[in-house]
Amino acid sequence: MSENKDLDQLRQEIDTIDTQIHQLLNQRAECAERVAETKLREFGAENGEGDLSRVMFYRPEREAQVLRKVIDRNSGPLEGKTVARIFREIMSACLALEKPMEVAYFGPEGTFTQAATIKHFGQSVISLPQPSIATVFSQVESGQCNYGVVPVENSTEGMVSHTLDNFMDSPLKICGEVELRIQLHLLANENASSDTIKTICAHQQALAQARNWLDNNWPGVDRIAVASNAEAAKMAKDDASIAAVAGDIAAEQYGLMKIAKSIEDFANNTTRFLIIGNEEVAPSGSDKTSLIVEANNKPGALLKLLEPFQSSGVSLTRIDTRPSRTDTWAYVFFIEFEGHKDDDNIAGILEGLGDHSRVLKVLGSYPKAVL
Ligand SMILES: O=C(O)C(=O)C[C@]1(C(=O)O)C=C[C@@H](O)C=C1
Repeated sequence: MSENKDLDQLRQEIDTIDTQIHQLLNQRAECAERVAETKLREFGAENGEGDLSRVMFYRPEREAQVLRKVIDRNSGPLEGKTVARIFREIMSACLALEKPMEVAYFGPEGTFTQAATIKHFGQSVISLPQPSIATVFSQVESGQCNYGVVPVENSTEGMVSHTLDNFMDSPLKICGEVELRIQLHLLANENASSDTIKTICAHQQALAQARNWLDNNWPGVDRIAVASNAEAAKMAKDDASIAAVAGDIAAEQYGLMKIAKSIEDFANNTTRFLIIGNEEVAPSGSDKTSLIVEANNKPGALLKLLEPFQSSGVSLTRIDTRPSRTDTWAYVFFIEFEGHKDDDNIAGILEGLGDHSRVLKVLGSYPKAVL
């Protein structure tokens, strides 16, 4: 009896707090609506006049700052990242009130790229699957979609060369990054068994990430690389001779059973995705910059390119090469480092790089991933 009384009292307390949170949420949403009006005025686009496409409703640097503040001031018992995820959704809903964002991602539905899109933008975004990485770029370039999300590197398999190649010819800017822990399962429909399964399908990256496990557990079974893991899951849905290597979202989406869980060869298998858009992003206080540079074809050219980073104490976070598509046996370097292109020391390095390279393309400065 007394336990019930305690419970009733605590629930009343929760109801009171919920009412306060609810009021505050709507107060915050009203504030975001006023932010939108201010942004429209700034671009002379109020009352439907002016060029609405130039209004920057989505502000990656501000979102990163808000999420960092949440984590910094958190005193528990909830974990910082847990509270940050809640605030991620609050900002997502507020942004949708300002303007619903349309985000193209490398689809179909159920891919890790869709999961990365939701992790970065929250649930209130309109996410639109695209058949290829190139189409994600073209949808954003043409203004059909506001932003795009593409995979750029995996901790087991390295760079996604197709994404880098698309950057070479694109005017788009990188305006964010998001990392996703990739857990892969072997999936099949409920009529499937080790007797019926004759083929294992997945995107080539997923097959590579689970290569040892597949060699050890399904030797001799054909593996076929298809356009995406979600595509493989779709094939497995109606065919008991096919198993797919894919993640939780695809399993759920296509109602498949997990024959084996977490089959990736490395426990920390993580993929990094980039957010691409038409605008540059202002400094957030903790940023990264990505660029493509083609060194002069002279001995020691790469050393000359990298030396200023070392002497200015700037951390390189990634360096990769791709064949130049204009010259045989010439290479372009994809370089990422800590800092924003508008920081004084970085601006100086970039100026020097221009002198020692044939091509220098700054792909963008953007906030380091928070979640
Ligand atoms: O500060 C802004 O510019 C806002 O539009 C507000 C807000 C938010 O809800 O905090 C919403 C969307 C932006 O991407 C960043 C932040």
